Amino acid sequence: MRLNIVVLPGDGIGPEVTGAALDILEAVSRSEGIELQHRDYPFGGAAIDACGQPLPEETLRACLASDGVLLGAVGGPGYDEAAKRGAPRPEQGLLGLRREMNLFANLRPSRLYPGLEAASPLREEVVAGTDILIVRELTGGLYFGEREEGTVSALDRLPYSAEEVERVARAAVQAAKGRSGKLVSVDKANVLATSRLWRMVVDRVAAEEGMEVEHILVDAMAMYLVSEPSRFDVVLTENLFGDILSDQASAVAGSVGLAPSASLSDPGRPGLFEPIHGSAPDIAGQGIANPIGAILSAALLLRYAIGAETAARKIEGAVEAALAAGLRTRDLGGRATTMEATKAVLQQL
Ligand SMILES: NC(=O)C1=CN([C@@H]2O[C@H](COP(=O)(O)OP(=O)(O)OC[C@H]3O[C@@H](n4cnc5c(N)ncnc54)[C@H](O)[C@@H]3O)[C@@H](O)[C@H]2O)C=CC1
Ligand SMILES: CC(C)CC(=O)C(=O)O
Ligand SMILES: [Mg+2]
Repeated sequence: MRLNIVVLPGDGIGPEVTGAALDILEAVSRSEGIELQHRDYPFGGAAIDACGQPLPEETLRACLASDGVLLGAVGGPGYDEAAKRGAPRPEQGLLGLRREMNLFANLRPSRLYPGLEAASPLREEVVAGTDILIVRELTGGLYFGEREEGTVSALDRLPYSAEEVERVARAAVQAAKGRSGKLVSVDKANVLATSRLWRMVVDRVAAEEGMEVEHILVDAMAMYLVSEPSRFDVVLTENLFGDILSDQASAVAGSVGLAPSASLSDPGRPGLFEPIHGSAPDIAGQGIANPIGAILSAALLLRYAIGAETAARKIEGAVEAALAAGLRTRDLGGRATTMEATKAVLQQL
């Protein structure tokens, strides 16, 4: 089996965690007979530094021609400052890439790993059994609507079409069929017109697919995620709500540094795989970032890009075993460095 991937290390801790994920990917590929080819391309702030734009044409072409893309993270305070003077933002590159690759379904799992109860801010009896998959719509809504910057007034539009809701709803139903079959859809239908459209389409898709769906308003969902997280399985929601709730779910399960994601398009088209965290400028360059979110993203890449289920499970099993054996980076209350964490996972492989 061949696997040709593009690596976008990006900014801040991005290169640190993609380096770790590649070490693991190379080790598993060797043992599973996968012929791995990978090449780095400039992206985000690093690409702005190199050539003035966050998503260079060559990077986009390589991503579209690959089997899958492994991304670290983009952004940082220096780029935020430069943007005030009219420079492009690294985050525009990420949004552009998601749009160009048509990555409408973003899967963001957060599971409490055995032994990590103490890393959660919640009491053990509340967090026990938490295993949530957030399915976030990724190419519509507020992040892609018309924008007007301003110092007196500003505008961000939140457009959604029925077609955009339908395709991500079908992805969520598919995901729920492969899990416990419990689907929750989160919106703000008591206020937003787009949420009323969202609810109508999700109800139609669920009825067609013979699946029950429970609707929860996003403010209440934020509460339930910390009061009773273990009652949720698959949670379908729109772009902004999914961005926020997935960071919250990751912290409930121990740390944002643990959470991977798969951003998927139509069958046959390449996906993008990245930890859900950002570039973490506060710890960048210190070698202490938790690489597990990136490592688990590499497992998702193997699963969704080439159907290498055994290899994906090997990585997931090795992460679980390393955590059970006591691996703790600083975000989990320990002292392990990025390199030590990577070695601990390699050892379990
Ligand atoms: N997909 C992407 O590329 C994303 C990029 N960003 C960008 O990242 C920059 C920083 O954003 P923040 O809001 O600070 O979010 P962040 O996720 O980078 O950091 C939030 C907190 O979590 C910690 N953290 C994050 N990842 C960690 C890891 N792997 N190990 C240990 N601790 C970790 C950080 O140290 C920080 O305290 C911004 O420029 C933002 O736009 C933010 C989110 C996603
Ligand atoms: C950096 C943004 C474009 C999005 C974000 O925070 C995310 O996708 O998690
Ligand atoms: Mg985010």
